[in-house]
Amino acid sequence: MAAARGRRRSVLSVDKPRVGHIQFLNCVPIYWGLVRSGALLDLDLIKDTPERLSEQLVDGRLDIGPISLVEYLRHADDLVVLPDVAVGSDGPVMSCNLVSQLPLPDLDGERVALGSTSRTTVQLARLVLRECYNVEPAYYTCPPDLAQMMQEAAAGVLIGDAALRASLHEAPRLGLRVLDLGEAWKDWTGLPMVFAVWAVRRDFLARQPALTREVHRAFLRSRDLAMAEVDKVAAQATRWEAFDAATLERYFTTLDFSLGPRQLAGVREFASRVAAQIGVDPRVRIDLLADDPDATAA
Ligand SMILES: C=C(O[C@@H]1C=C(C(=O)O)C=C[C@H]1O)C(=O)O
Repeated sequence: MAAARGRRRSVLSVDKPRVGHIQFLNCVPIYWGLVRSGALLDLDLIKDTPERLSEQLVDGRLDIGPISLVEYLRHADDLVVLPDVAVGSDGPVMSCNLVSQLPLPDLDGERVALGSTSRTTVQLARLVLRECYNVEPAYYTCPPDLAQMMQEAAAGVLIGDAALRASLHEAPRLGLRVLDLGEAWKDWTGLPMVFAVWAVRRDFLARQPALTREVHRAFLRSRDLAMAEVDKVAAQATRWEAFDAATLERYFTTLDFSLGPRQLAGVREFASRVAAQIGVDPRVRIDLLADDPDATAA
C-alpha cells in the first residue's frame, strides 16, 4: 500500500499500467495465464485484498483492476467496466458465506459481524437477512477472523479464503450453520451473482484506449488458459493451501468468471434491490468498454 501510494509516474518513458490483483484463491485463474503468457512483464501488478484494491482504483492509485460490485456501483461515473470477466457464481459460490451459531430466523436483534475485506457480500447478506428471513440484526465491521467473530457475535460474514476454510473445515467441525450467499441470491432471484467486476478509470481509458484493450485481452486470455487446464492450476495452488487439488478444482469451476448478458442482468437486479441500502441510483448506468475505441457507452 505504502509502495503504491509513493509510486511516481515517469515523464521520460511510457509507464506500465497500474493493475490490481485480488490476493485470494478466487483470482488464481486470472493470474495463472498472466504468468504463462508473459503478459505480467507489461503490467505493474499490485496485489491486495478486494476492499483495498477497490479504494485504490477509486482514488486513482490504480488504472485498471477488480472492484467489489458495490464500490463500482457507488463510483460508476468514474469507471468503465471491462466485459466478459468478473468474479461471480450462478448458484453456490463456496466462498461468500454467512456463518451462524443460531438458526437464521433467530438472528433478529443479535450481533452479526461483517468481515472488513468485503464490500458486496456483506451488503448481500444484509439484504437477504432482511428480505428473505425478515430479521434485522445489529451489524458491526471487524477483521475477517471466524474465531474472533464467533466469540463476539451470533454470526459473521466472510469472503475469500477465510470463507472457504470456514465452510469446508471449521463450520462442520464446530457445528456452525453456513448460508452460501451466491446460492441464496440465485434461489431468491433466479440470477447469477456478480461479486466483483474489472474496471478501468475513465481518465486512463481516455488517455490509453489501446493499452486498456490490451490489458483487457490479456485478462481474458489468462482466464481462458487457466480454465482450459484447471486441473494443473488446482494442483499447483494446493502446494501452498489447506485445500486438496480436487477441492480447488471444484472451487475454480464453481466460480463464474464471465460477465455476459445473464451476469449483467444479475448486476442490474442487485443494483435495484440494494440501492436504498447503499445509497445509489437503483438504475445506475453501467458503461461497458466497447470494441470501438470511439464509443464507450453500453
Ligand atoms: C467470490 C468472491 O468474490 C469477492 C467478493 C467481494 C466482496 O464481497 O466485496 C469482492 C471481491 C471478490 O473477491 C470471494 O471473495 O470469495
